[in-house]
Amino acid sequence: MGSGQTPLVLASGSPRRKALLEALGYPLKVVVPGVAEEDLALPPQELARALARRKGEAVEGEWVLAADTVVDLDGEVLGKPKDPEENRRFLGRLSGRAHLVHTAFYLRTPKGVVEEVHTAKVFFRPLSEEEIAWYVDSGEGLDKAGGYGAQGLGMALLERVEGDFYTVVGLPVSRVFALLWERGFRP
Ligand SMILES: Cc1cn([C@H]2C[C@H](O)[C@@H](COP(=O)(O)OP(=O)(O)OP(=O)(O)O)O2)c(=O)[nH]c1=O
Repeated sequence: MGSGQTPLVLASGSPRRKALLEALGYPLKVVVPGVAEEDLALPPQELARALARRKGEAVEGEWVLAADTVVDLDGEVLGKPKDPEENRRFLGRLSGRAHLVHTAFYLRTPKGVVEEVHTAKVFFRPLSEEEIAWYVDSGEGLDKAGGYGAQGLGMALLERVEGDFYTVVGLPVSRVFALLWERGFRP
């Protein structure tokens, strides 16, 4: 069918998701969904799924993509830190150990809706107080789930990632690309 000029509507205010999809060459229209994110008491994976769906269902369009990223430390959700002090505490807890990052997406196409949750495991190396202070002072972690960005200065904090790196950054791009491709939406 070919996408022609039809844009992919990105139901997300995340600059990371936008940059990833633009890098692939999709015609994009960003519509930031005004949905509440904090009022669901669900296990981490289900929370990600429910929030991605909420965002996607809040936005009109033929081709719509929404996503949500949740950092899961032993079943506890670490959201976006509300201030530098909370960012410092989050990083102290992530230091020297592994956690999970779940990214759910909701993809609506003319052939129907696909919803998936992808999970990657992130290993932080042991961090000193000074290193944590350096990172928090950068401000980079404040708008990010768990309080860090693996694609930015946060790369200095990680030992390794098991699974898809882009799931950590906020969108399992290769999987989304494959789904769009098979449904005829191509960059
Ligand atoms: C763990 C991690 C998260 N993040 C980001 C991705 C997401 O933007 C954010 C998680 O919050 P989300 O609620 O998933 O997304 P958002 O609030 O940025 O945008 P919207 O709700 O409009 O879709 O954290 C990184 O950029 N790098 C990382 O390594």
